[in-house]
Amino acid sequence: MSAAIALAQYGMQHGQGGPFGCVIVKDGRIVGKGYNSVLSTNDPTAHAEVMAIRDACKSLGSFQLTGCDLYTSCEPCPMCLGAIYWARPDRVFYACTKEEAAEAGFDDAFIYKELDRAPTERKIPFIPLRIEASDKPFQDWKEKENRTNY
Ligand SMILES: Nc1nc2[nH]cnc2c(=O)[nH]1
Repeated sequence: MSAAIALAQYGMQHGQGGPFGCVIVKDGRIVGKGYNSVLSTNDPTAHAEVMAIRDACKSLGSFQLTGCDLYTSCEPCPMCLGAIYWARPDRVFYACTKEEAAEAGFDDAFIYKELDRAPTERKIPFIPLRIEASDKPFQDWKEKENRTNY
């Protein structure tokens, strides 16, 4: 966890983004690192956890992090929570809570609330727009031979 916090400090002090850091550990070894890089990359998805997941997956040559533990300086936001579930590490350790993040100006409670709303009731409207070919990608995926499920 001290490595995750050091990365949070480093990123913030070097103008990379908000004060968040993350490391991913497998068999006692750090296999991925990240700090929030939203400002330096103009990428709103460049959160510490996403950066660390990408780094770990690249170094392990895998799209899954089974057998890994993720250490983050702060409880993950909803986007990172989703990324973590798709990556499937064994455990997540976090230092600060999302309430402490909110106090520092990183309030994601509104996103958690949006998840409970019907798509069309959200602040950003999510509008169903079906066309004839809507289900073609899923049909083709289901029929695809030798597909890799994840
Ligand atoms: N945990 C976490 N929360 C955030 N909120 C805004 N950016 C971040 C980030 O990189 N990590």
